[in-house]
This record gives sequence, C-alpha cells and structure tokens, in this order.
Amino acid sequence: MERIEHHASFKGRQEVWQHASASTGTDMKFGIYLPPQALAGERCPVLYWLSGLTCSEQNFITKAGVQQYAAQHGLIVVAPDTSPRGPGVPDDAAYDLGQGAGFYVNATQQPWAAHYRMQDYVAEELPALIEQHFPATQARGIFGHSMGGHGALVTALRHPGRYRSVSAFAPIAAPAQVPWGQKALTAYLGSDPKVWADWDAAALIAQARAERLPLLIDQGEADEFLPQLRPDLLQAACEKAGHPITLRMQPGYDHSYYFIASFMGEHVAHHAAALRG
Ligand SMILES: N[C@@H](CCC(=O)N[C@@H](CSC=O)C(=O)NCC(=O)O)C(=O)O
Repeated sequence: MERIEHHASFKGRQEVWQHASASTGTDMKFGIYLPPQALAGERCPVLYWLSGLTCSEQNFITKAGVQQYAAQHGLIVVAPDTSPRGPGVPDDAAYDLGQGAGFYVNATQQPWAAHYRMQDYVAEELPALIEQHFPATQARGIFGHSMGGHGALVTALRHPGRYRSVSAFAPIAAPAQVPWGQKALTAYLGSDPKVWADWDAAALIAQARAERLPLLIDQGEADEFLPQLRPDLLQAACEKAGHPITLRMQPGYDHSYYFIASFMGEHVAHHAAALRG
C-alpha cells in the first residue's frame, strides 16, 4: 500500500492511498481524511463516501468540504474510486457504464465479471484494510451521491449490522425502474429483473426485516437528473414497509457538488450522532 498524496487540512490530514485490490484485481485508490483526534492517537469511527458517475476519489475530497466537519466530530472519512481502472479493464464509450461507473455491484456478466466487483471492495475489502492500517474503530457509517447514493443505500441494506448510519444525496433510489440503472444492471448482472432487486434500494426496503436503519436523503428540486433518481419511489417503499426515512426536497438545488457541500455539515452530524453517540 502506498501513500500518494498528503495535505494538512483543519488540523487533520487528507491523504490518498493506492493499493492492489484482491476484489477488483487492479490497483485501487482511495482518499482518507484523518481528523486531529486520529493524528493524536485516538481510534475514530469511519464514515465511507461513495461517489457518482464519472468520479474518481478526487471529486469528493476536493469539492464536498467534508474535512471541517469530520475534524469537528472526530470522524475518519474514506472515499474510494468508483470502479476498477486501467488498460486491461473493460470500458464503454458512454459515461454511465464501465470505468467511472461501477454501480457498486459484483458483476456476473462478460466482459465485466473479472474486475467489476465493487460491492466486495467497498463492503468487505476496504473496511478490513482501513481497520487494519489506520486508527479506526469498527463503528461505520456510509453515504454517497447519485450512483454513490444508490451504492450507500444498497450496501447498508445488504449488510444488516455492519453500518450504524446511512444517508444519501440525490441517490439513484430505484435503479431497476430508471434508464441509468436498467442499463448498468443489464450489463453487469444480466437481464433478469429478479436479480436486479437485490441491488435496488426501493426493492430491498421491502425485505429489510433484520434492521430498520433510518435513511436521511437530501434531493435538489432543480436536479436535472430527477427522472433518473426517483426518491418518490423509495419513499413510497419505505412508507409501505414502515421503514424510517427523512426525504428533504431542497428548493433551487441541482445535482452538483455545490448542492452536496451545502448539506454536508448536516449529513456528517447525522452520522456522528450514531457513530459517537
Ligand atoms: N453529464 C455529466 C454526467 C456526469 C455527472 O453529472 N456526474 C455526477 C454524478 S451523476 C450520478 O452518479 C458527478 O458527481 N460528477 C462529478 C462532479 O465533480 O461534479 C458528464 O457527462 O460528465
């Protein structure tokens, strides 16, 4: 494992690491913010961020403004890349499939199956690596944006007991029912919608009997991608299943990191209450 960037930030340190991933069979990069409490030797809870389409580990760490809030609450924040990458890794000319668009699933279809195992990476390999090599406790939260909001929701719902908190900004909340999701799920998992249901937050909510982790979701009302996101379908599924959800429609906000940064403090506080409370 190699540290390839480090920057002082809010009396803590923003770092980027690269390592060989057993899940993807490629080198993977992740950003990690170590708050001042961690630099002083305290073990801290870890908040995982999953980014959206086209992102690397850089978008979130440079645009979301998370560091000041992580420092305030004493949380480590980890932000991985959104897919395997490299010359031997399959790709697609479109921005919504292939490199930069792993959708946080374990692909079963060719040519994707060998490397596109992002669910194993974010839910298993990365937390094990973070908890072994950094001053981290096993208290974990997860959040994300758009494709990464979908990733955060399904990762938490698929692993009851593994996360203490979950939230999302403008998530692809019902991927099996929208074009972005249908395209990716078909490519990575095949054409059977019964298989897609295991990777769809709105569908998983109906089965989430082992745990009812409250969902916090912010959604911009001026989001140009709203027809791809459908938070209304997730809200309806939550209401039917009795699953706690706070969906906040935010007037005037679009899909960008300006929106994310505007509510970042409230999301980090939501996670801190569960992780340090
Ligand atoms: N038209 C854009 C589409 C890509 C885009 O908007 N990506 C979003 C996430 S969308 C859902 O997952 C994003 O986070 N972009 C990075 C950023 O820094 O804003 C395109 O062609 O790029």
